Amino acid sequence: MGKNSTFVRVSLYKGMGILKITNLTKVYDERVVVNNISLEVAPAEILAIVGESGSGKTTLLNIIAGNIRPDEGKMWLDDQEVDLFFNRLIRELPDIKLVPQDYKLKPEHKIWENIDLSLTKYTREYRVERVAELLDLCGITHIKDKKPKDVSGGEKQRTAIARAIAEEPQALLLDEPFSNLDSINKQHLRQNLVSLIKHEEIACLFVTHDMIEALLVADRIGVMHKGDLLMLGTPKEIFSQTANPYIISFVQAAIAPIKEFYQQYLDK
Ligand SMILES: Nc1ncnc2c1ncn2[C@@H]1O[C@H](COP(=O)(O)OP(=O)(O)OP(=O)(O)O)[C@@H](O)[C@H]1O
Repeated sequence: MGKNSTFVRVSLYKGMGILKITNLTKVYDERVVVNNISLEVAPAEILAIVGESGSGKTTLLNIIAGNIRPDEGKMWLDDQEVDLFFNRLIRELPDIKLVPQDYKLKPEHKIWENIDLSLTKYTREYRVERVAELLDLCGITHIKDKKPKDVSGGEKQRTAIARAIAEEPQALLLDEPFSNLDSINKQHLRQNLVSLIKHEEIACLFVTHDMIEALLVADRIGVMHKGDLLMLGTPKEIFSQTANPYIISFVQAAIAPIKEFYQQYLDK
């Protein structure tokens, strides 16, 4: 597609892109905030990590993104070991992209420029073509000439996602992707995001404190508590398990408002 020859990749997604981490551990001030975590995310799979505030979700995501140095652990993409931060001089990994909670868009640049900026190492022709493709894929062509301050939260987030997937990463990491959005925007974004991940066959790991959100979007859910990954399973497995009291209480707390709401009608 006119990509600079150094960066041409063939059949990028098909059958590739398994992200695997083993025994990731991070200690701050003698406190273990990420404790020996191992997991895998397959292409086109959405894995949600849920947990209350301070459970270690963002730290885990930032270790995988290469922003935080772990004390222990290994990571692989397609059976190829990826150097974690402590082995690398360059932080960012082209195949694993993080969309941070605050999106970190450049306010002085237009929406299309924010995406284009992540493609500076490619040919001009390829950049024009790829930016147009991404704007279309993420449904933001109509706002391409606006600045971030003039678009909605959902549009900002779609821009951040377009920028993150511009270089065709194999894995996408999302930090609280639906926070700061109203419920209509949330629903649109959920649908868009799920179809994008499935269509592009990206391995997606996202963290949230909201169990219902995880349930609506994820193929599998991992529950974190005080640095530990307590359980990893399908939403059905998580919701039906009876062995772990913490998970039961976390699930109960999440569904309590909905139950309460319906109880009003049942009581009538
Ligand atoms: N740089 C740091 N130095 C010391 N402690 C830290 C540092 N970063 C995070 N922590 C601590 O590690 C723990 C896990 O933090 P983390 O941000 O990963 O949790 P979280 O589950 O993402 O929380 P939230 O949902 O509130 O973002 C917290 O107790 C936090 O205070």
